[in-house]
Amino acid sequence: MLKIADRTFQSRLLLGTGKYPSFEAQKKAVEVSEAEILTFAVRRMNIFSHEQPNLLEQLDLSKHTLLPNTAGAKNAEEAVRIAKLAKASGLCDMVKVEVIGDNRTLLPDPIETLKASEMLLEEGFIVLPYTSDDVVLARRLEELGVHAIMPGASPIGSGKGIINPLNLKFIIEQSSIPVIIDAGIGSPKDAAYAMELGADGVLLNSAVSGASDPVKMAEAMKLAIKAGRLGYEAGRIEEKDYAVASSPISGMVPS
Ligand SMILES: CC(=O)[C@@H](O)[C@H](O)COP(=O)(O)O
Repeated sequence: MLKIADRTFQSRLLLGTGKYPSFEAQKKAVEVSEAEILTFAVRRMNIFSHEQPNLLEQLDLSKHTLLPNTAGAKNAEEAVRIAKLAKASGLCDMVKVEVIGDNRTLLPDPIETLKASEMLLEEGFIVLPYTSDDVVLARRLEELGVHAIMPGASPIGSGKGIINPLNLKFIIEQSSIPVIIDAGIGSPKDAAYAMELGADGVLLNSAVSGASDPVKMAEAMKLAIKAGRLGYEAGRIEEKDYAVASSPISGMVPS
């Protein structure tokens, strides 16, 4: 079970809603994924204009918690404005803080992310910041009072998977709030790896929406996250440099 603030979720997969080939594919992928938390970019969503098509209308919202994100914000003030807009629409009081500091890599701006998180906490939001895999920043955000921390595996949409497992491990070890690995997941093995490292959840979008078969990939990600979590809970064997026979040697009948 994933617990964020006072809310609990059965699914540890958080799914993005952008760039699906069609509303139909998106709807089916969301269903098959069993993801309860769905994130969407407030600035790219038509939440106030009822005449325009809105992909949220395609979904059964009673089954989901919406996690608006502040994608497009370049500083803390913009992020807060976007979050307030989402709250005013009555969608949710939970927000994914996303303040991009570099257009080419889409890496988050650590200083503005920290500032935005502080401002949003003061406004009473449930705050989930998307951050780099910086261990100290993760600690500073937790000290501030954020409700979960979402370090990136690699740049958004890159599909490169986990490029710094050691930093993610350090963040997971030091955190007493949920750690959700966000962005850069390319394939089910990356999602399983994140969970095996001890993450509480994985947020992904492009790997599913950009797959040749998004519905099949949504299912694969669901299973990978479950498998990774089970593996983590089961406790893997220690890695060794040399072979250790897997059949017992003592008590063998001499040949
Ligand atoms: C949808 C969303 O929030 C993205 O900004 C997120 O970080 C996912 O990244 P990927 O598309 O790389 O999975």
